[in-house]
Amino acid sequence: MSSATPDHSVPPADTVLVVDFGAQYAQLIARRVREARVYSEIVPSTMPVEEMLAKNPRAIILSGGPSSVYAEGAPTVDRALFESGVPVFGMCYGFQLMATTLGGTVDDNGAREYGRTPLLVSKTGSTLFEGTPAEQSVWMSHGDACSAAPEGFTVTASTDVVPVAAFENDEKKLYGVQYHPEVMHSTHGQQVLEHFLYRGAGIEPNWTTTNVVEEQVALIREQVGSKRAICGLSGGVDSAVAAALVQKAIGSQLTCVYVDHGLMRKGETEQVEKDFVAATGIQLKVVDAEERFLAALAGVSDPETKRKIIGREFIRVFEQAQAEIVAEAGASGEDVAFLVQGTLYPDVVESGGGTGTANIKSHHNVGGLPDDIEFELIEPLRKLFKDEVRMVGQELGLPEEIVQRQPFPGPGLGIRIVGEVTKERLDLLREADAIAREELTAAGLDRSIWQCPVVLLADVRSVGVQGDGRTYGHPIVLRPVSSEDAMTADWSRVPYEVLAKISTRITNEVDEVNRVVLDVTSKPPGTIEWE
Ligand SMILES: Nc1ncnc2c1ncn2[C@@H]1O[C@H](COP(=O)(O)OP(=O)(O)OP(=O)(O)O)[C@@H](O)[C@H]1O
Ligand SMILES: O=c1[nH]c(=O)c2[nH+]cn([C@@H]3O[C@H](COP(=O)(O)O)[C@@H](O)[C@H]3O)c2[nH]1
Ligand SMILES: NC(=O)CC[C@H](N)C(=O)O
Ligand SMILES: [Mg+2]
Repeated sequence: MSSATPDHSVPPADTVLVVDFGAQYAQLIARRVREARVYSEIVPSTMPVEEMLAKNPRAIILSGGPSSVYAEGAPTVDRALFESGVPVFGMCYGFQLMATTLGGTVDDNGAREYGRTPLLVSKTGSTLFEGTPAEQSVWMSHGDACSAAPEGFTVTASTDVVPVAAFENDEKKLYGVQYHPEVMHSTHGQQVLEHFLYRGAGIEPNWTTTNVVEEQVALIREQVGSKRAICGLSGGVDSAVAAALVQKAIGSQLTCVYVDHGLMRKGETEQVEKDFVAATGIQLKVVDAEERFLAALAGVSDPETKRKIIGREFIRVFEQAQAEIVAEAGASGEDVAFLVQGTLYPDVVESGGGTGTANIKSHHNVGGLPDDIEFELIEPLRKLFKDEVRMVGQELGLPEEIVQRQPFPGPGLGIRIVGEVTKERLDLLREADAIAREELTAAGLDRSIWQCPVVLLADVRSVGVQGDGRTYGHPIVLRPVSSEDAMTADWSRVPYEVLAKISTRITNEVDEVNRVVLDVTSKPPGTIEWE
């Protein structure tokens, strides 16, 4: 058996690479390209140009970044990239890098622009700006500016303070803009990006989630052959879609394993057992592993340690389940060497496994995996964003209740108790969470809210007065957020009446809780979960 993760996501023929210079928005650029129905992948700026070209990209986008192109040690890109014939589009830092690498001038002329800025397009018929207005609103975020374009380039736009805000060299298929076309505040940003892809690079917009289904089904069939696979099924969207995809590929050779680790919300296990099986007809094995997880977590309050423990225990339980399935089927150990997980692109990126990005937190299914894992992983959604996964789910015919469910993290309530995780604390949090969910659902807010973690600050106490007596209890935090893909998020403006009702009910109905607070932090700077 091998622990290698085979690349399940062989890029389709028309791939666009997004080179990440440490941008806040690299994921967003990749998403926007896919919205234009062209497949895209993010690569780190440290990847040698030959390696990028070996992926046969149809086009390359250079992202923004925090550095100054002229600063010592700033990330660069080999000039060969611009001479390779592959169309390139630079945005912000990427634009500045293209300018300096090819002989233009970038410096700090004091012309800072942050936020909404009017862009004056001087060549509205150019490849990028065709059909867009002569004045348009764009989103800027820079301190350096290009004062002279490289030879052979036509300047196509400017702003009040920046003479060269966009340029292009059609002959060499090189394009650049100082602003961020990927953010929605740039009013014609998507159009400009599509012009680059379709007109500049000549790519046909034909990537859809249907391609993903067909490709993955074929790949999984080939990989698994006549062997058996198990799938970690949580009742969440990602594992439901992964399971449906694998089931389509290998049918009854798949058994799903639901781990009840005692960190689930109220009613969750029953729901998976009943509704999920009814909707999909999948073979399901439910493992009660509460004692095991709680014993492993005893005395631990550090978030990363919790995550690593949970990741490890998950795998140990899967191994045990595998052994049982082997025994039941009379098969050999080799025959169930595959573990299917519903890992998504953001899980990978946040675990620092994406593009040399920082490790923000170890998602239990990626950065939290133990080193001695012996399964061969099948992660058909590893390169997809949540909304794309939902589309794949729809295509596979999964019911709306499953496809539109709010996300719930694998480590469950274990990372929503700030402090040590104990059975008593879990029971308390489960009650508070059930009340919050019930009221948000009753208010019809399920679809407008991405998810609403309910967090217990177990190590914090505050004074309260209940029934004329003094209490010294714990606060519960409500963290409702809106998001497109969990990479960025804003706090949801839940109506006051709904919040009031939740607060009253939690403090009345849940013992030891005498305060409810609302988290009004976006991501960044906060993450969605507290740990
Ligand atoms: N209780 C569980 N039992 C078995 N596998 C699980 C469990 N919780 C998580 N997993 C595995 O870990 C993966 C990642 O969890 P994650 O919460 O990101 O996805 P999900 O639960 O499938 O979907 P969602 O993000 O919508 O909650 C799942 O796809 C699944 O394979
Ligand atoms: O399966 C998971 N395993 C994990 O370890 C994990 N950590 C966070 N999340 C979910 O990921 C999204 C982003 O969360 P953060 O902003 O807290 O990083 C949110 O949707 C979180 O609920 C996880 N899901
Ligand atoms: N957002 C960016 O890419 C900024 C580029 C560069 N750091 C500047 O300030 O001009
Ligand atoms: Mg989940």
